[in-house]
Amino acid sequence: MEENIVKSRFKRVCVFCGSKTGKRTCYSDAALELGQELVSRRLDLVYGGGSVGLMGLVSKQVHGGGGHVMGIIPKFLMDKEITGETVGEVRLVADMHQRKAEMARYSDCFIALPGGYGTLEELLEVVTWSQLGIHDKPVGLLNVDGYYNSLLSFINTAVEDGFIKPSQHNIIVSAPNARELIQKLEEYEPVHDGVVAKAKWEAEQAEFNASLQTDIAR
Ligand SMILES: C/C(=C\CNc1ncnc2c1ncn2[C@@H]1O[C@H](COP(=O)(O)O)[C@@H](O)[C@H]1O)CO
Repeated sequence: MEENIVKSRFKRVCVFCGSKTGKRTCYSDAALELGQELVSRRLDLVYGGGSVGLMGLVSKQVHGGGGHVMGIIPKFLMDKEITGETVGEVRLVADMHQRKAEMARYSDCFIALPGGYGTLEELLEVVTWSQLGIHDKPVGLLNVDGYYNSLLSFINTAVEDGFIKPSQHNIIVSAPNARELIQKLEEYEPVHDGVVAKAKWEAEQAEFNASLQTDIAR
């Protein structure tokens, strides 16, 4: 029998989400629904490793549905007491900075579920990198039951008051459910007015690293 697989421009989706489940069941439901949507679209998951909170729900859902799961976790968070038992492939990294860089490198797009400081920090970093033209991968916000309304309204104010360019207002794509959000991410067209082009950034990085090596050798 032929399966009904939706074709996608993505292969791996990076999900940022709470290390807690939150107080309302709608958050857990949304995490499971997102996991299921990834499975039905044959999309692999990249995330912060660990099985606590929404991270655990989405990773187990994808893993249980036969999708590939890659958890990227800093060595200091490997303590099972803190992160729980991780499913799928685990990549150990040195620190939080390397973790975010690897999560971004491996993925074709990003989705943030509800979460706290950690989720917000991860989301805003990939948004900033998009604004600078370091990557042009779509960034989605799963606005479960209006959880992120205040963030979206802050962004509107920042645009109105001249802190965010109107052309970069729509870097964050948002939707109330996983299916709608992934559909919007599939249709996303990147803004190309970054102040630092990706190639230029990478060339500068390579030059900087080479000069560091020379300094160390002296
Ligand atoms: C401190 C506690 C649990 C920490 N366990 C974590 N394990 C793996 N990854 C984590 C953990 N905590 C944060 N992260 C990363 O940040 C995001 C979630 O942070 P938030 O503050 O909960 O929103 C997540 O995407 C991870 O990459 C016990 O509470």
